[in-house]
Parts: sequence; structure tokens; C-alpha cells
Amino acid sequence: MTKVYDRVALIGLGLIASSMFWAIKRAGVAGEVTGFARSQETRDTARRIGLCDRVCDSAIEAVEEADLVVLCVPVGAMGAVTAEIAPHLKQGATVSDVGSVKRSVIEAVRPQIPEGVNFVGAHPMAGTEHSGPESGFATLFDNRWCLIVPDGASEEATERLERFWQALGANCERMEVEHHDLVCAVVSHIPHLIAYTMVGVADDLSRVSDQEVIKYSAAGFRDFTRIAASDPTMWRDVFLTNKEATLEILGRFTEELFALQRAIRTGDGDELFDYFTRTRAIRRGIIEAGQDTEAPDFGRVKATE
Ligand SMILES: NC(=O)c1ccc[n+]([C@@H]2O[C@H](COP(=O)([O-])OP(=O)(O)OC[C@H]3O[C@@H](n4cnc5c(N)ncnc54)[C@H](O)[C@@H]3O)[C@@H](O)[C@H]2O)c1
Ligand SMILES: O=C(O)C(=O)C[C@]1(C(=O)O)C=C[C@@H](O)C=C1
Repeated sequence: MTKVYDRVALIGLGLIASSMFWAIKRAGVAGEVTGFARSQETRDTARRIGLCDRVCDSAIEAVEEADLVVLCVPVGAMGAVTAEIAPHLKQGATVSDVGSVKRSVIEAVRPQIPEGVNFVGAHPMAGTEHSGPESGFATLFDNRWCLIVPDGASEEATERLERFWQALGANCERMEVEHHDLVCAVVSHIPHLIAYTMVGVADDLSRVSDQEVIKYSAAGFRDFTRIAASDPTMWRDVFLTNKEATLEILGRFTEELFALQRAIRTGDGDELFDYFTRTRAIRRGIIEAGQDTEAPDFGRVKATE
């Protein structure tokens, strides 16, 4: 594999940055990779496990001479991190991010980027419920989408970033900012909110004990609990910064829920059956398109069945 960048700096050494580092090494797509994390404890862990070629004690030191700087911190922290590093960026460098929301990141970051430096947004659609420097792994991005949001960035810088993500295993797709935030509200943000509330309801229901929730959880509820274990800081920031799109989707979700509630109350079996038939087709479409690599073979049914 040929190198795409000589030096890459990763700011914030959690799940995504650590996975990027291992994937960069696997692909040999960069020369030196520097890293910075805010807490001494994270930097110590990174040094102990060999995460990054050089762990720096300041963000400034990490970005000096870097050709690509990737902001891997919670969405709400991107602006403050940029303010710190902006005066120290190399001319011709690209700054990118991995944030789950794009409009707010672009608004917080781009005005601070000096002339001669590019900002190209990116969002790998891959993750787990784990966080921190020890949670990353090289295959996280394999065959996953990485949404690229150039929003006016130079074509050369955008293409180069796409080559980098492709080397990390991802398939890239370009998206407009607003569309990105709406799509992610549908496929990621609101599903997380629903998982959080579902697990919260189970926890609140005094007639069902914690012991029973743990003991009888079958696959459906277990999947909710996995998602509801995701990092609270990351998800707080997602909802605070993608307010408009998440509220729109939440409004639609609530309407559908009320319609199903009425169908249950009135005993409208046809309404329930038709609804569930439609949603099953969506799941089958995802499997047919090869988008669920963890689905067991018996789940690979024809969408037309
Ligand atoms: N976890 C996922 O599933 C996932 C998937 C795609 C994108 N993302 C996005 O990637 C980013 C990072 O998420 P993650 O899952 O790697 O989180 P993480 O919690 O594993 O890591 C975040 C790191 O940022 C550090 N940090 C927080 N505030 C900081 C600050 N002000 N300055 C410097 N460092 C700071 C934390 O200490 C931590 O090391 C977020 O913006 C998130 O929205 C997450
Ligand atoms: O698989 C998971 O645990 C995830 O939540 C990953 C997931 C998602 O919702 O798909 C979470 C947030 C991101 O911004 C992108 C990916």
C-alpha cells in the first residue's frame, strides 16, 4: 500500500482514533502517526499499548508538521480543540473530523482554520458501545461507509482523504451537510434515543425486577441494552448539536407510535400486519445489500419472499 500522508495526527484517543491507528498501521498508509489525549491517564495507556508512534503531551506538539489532523473528540469539543491547534497547523495540511454530526462541527471548526489549510468533514459509519484507547481494533471500518462532507473544500484535499479512508477499509460516499445530519438522525441518532428510553423504561418498571430484566433478556432487548451502553458524553453532544433533525424524526416516530397504539387499542390486526410486513421488507433489503455482515446465514432470505 502506498502512503497517502507522511504524518497524521489523531486528537482524542478513544474508540475511533485507536481503531484508525491500528487500521493505518495495517494499511501502511501513513508515515508517522502522532496522538494527543486530554487526560494523562489516557496518554499513559496509549504509550503502554503502543497506540500511536508518538504520544504527545500537547495538541500543539501533535499537529506540528502533520499533513492530516483528525479531530476524534466528542462533537461538542471540536471547536475548543481547533482553537488550540489552529495557529500551529502546517500550510497545505488537511484538518478532518470523525464527528457524528456535521453542521455544528463545520460551524465550530471552519471559521478557525487558517488560509492555506483545508477542512474536509468525515464520518465513519462504524462503532461499538465501547470507548477509550483500549477499545479500538483494525477491522472496525472494513466494508463500512465513511461519509465525506466536503462542503466546499478543495477537490484535491477531498480525494486524498477518500483514498485514506478507503485504505482503512471503508467505502466513501460524499454528502451535503444538512442531508448528512438528517440521514444520521434516521439511521443512528433516533435509534440510540429509543434504545436509551427502552432500557430506561425497563429500569423504571417496579413490577419487573432488575433480576428478571437481566435473566430473561432475549436478543431483542439485549440489542437495545448494547446500544444504550454507549458513551454518555458522545451522545449528549449528538443530541445537543443535531437538534433540528433529531426533533423532526422524533416527531414522526411519535406519530407512528401513536398510530400503532391506536391499532392495538382498537384491535386493528390488518394495520399491525401491514405495518410489520413493510418493515420486514426493509430489514431484508439491508441483508440482501450485504449491509449486515453479522446476520446469520439463515437470515439471508430473499426480499421478495
Ligand atoms: N463511538 C461510535 O460509535 C462513533 C462512531 C462514529 C463516529 N463517532 C464520533 O467520533 C468521535 C469520538 O468518539 P469515540 O467513540 O472515539 O469516543 P471515545 O469516548 O472513545 O473517545 C473520545 C476521546 O476524546 C477525548 N476528549 C474529550 N474531550 C476532549 C477535549 N476537549 N480535548 C481533547 N480530548 C478530548 C476523550 O478523553 C477520549 O479520549 C465523536 O465525535 C463521535 O461522535 C463515534
Ligand atoms: O454499532 C454501534 O454501536 C454504533 O452505534 C455505531 C454508530 C451507529 O449508530 O451505527 C454510532 C454512531 C456513529 O456516529 C456511527 C455509527
